[in-house]
This record gives sequence, structure tokens and C-alpha cells, in this order.
Amino acid sequence: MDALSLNDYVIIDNFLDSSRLNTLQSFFQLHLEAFTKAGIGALTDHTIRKDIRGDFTYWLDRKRDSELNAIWNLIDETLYIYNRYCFLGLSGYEFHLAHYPKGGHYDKHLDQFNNRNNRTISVVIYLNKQWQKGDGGELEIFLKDNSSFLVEPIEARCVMFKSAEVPHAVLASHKPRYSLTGWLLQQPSALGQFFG
Ligand SMILES: O=C(O)CCC(=O)C(=O)O
Ligand SMILES: [Fe+2]
Repeated sequence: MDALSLNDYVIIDNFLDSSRLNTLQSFFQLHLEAFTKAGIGALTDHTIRKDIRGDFTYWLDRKRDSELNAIWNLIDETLYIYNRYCFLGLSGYEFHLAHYPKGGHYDKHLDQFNNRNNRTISVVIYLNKQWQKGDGGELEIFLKDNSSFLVEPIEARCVMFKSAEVPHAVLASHKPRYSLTGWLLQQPSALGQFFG
């Protein structure tokens, strides 16, 4: 938490224990057929641009996806800690699974839309077994001085950053790349799935 307030981002390895990891990986494979092409922008602005963003997503629903309760509880705890120690006033979240097929990438962007600004903390948890150097798909994080560094999407690693302040990109992945991505919100939203 301190790291996030100081640097605007934090990287936590082994964020998921093996039980949560297995649950999520099995859930992911079970639903892979139902993923849809992700878009950019909110509501009327929503467009699908493969040149900007190449992933497929599957929006989660806490009630429907109760198999993931152990994950939801972990997210609840994380949100509670942010509220308690950083006074962020977070009151909800939205999460989707993301699949970048071979060659998929996401250009440099911020996780806020012009007409919607309640995404406060971005959370990405990687589910890639045996990810190796050369597999691509790194998350590039840009700092305030415009320098950047790469984060490899290794299994069980979690990256969190301030949605409105940290530009980031996903480099082309040379293998299918799997993650759970979400946003801790300052106002709850049931509409995430319409936003891409
Ligand atoms: O998967 C990642 O590393 C980041 C994904 C991302 O930037 C997004 O979905 O907005
Ligand atoms: Fe993003």
C-alpha cells in the first residue's frame, strides 16, 4: 500500500495461493469459448480497434460466478485495506478475465474514459504457467519522467496502479496470455461490461 502511494504502482508476487490460482485457471479454461472481443471507450464511444487492443474478455459477476468466492473475498480484503490505510473511499469493483491470443497487444493508455472517471485502482493478476523471457506480453509502465519499465506477466503476480495516473501498454505477446484484470471503483458500477 505504501509503495502504491509513493510510486503510483505496486507489484506483488505470489498474490494468489495455489488453491485460488487453480480455481481461477480452471474457470478460465472452462469459459474461454465465451470470451468476446474487447473494445475501447465507454458507451457511445465504444469501438473495437484491433490495432489498439487485441484481447478478448469475459466479464465476471460476483453473484453468478460464486465458484470464485475465494477470489472475491481476496478482492474485498484488498479494497478494505486501501480504504482503511489510504482513505480512498472505494465502494465497488468490476473485473474481467482477459485473453491475449498470440500477437495480441494493447497500446499505451490510461484506464479512465473521458466520460467516466470512477476507476481508481487498476488490478492485474497474471495466470500464465511457466512464462519465460522471450514470450513477450510484458506490461510496460510509464513513469512521470516518461521513462518506462517492463513487468513480466508471470503466474500469480499482481500489479496494481492508479488508474488515472499511470499510462501503460501491453507488448505483443508471443504466446496466449491470460490474466484477471479489474478496477476498484469510487462508485459502484454494474455497467463495466458495456465499456470494454
Ligand atoms: O494485462 C495487462 O497487463 C494490462 C491490461 C490493461 O491495461 C487493461 O486491460 O486496461
Ligand atoms: Fe489498462
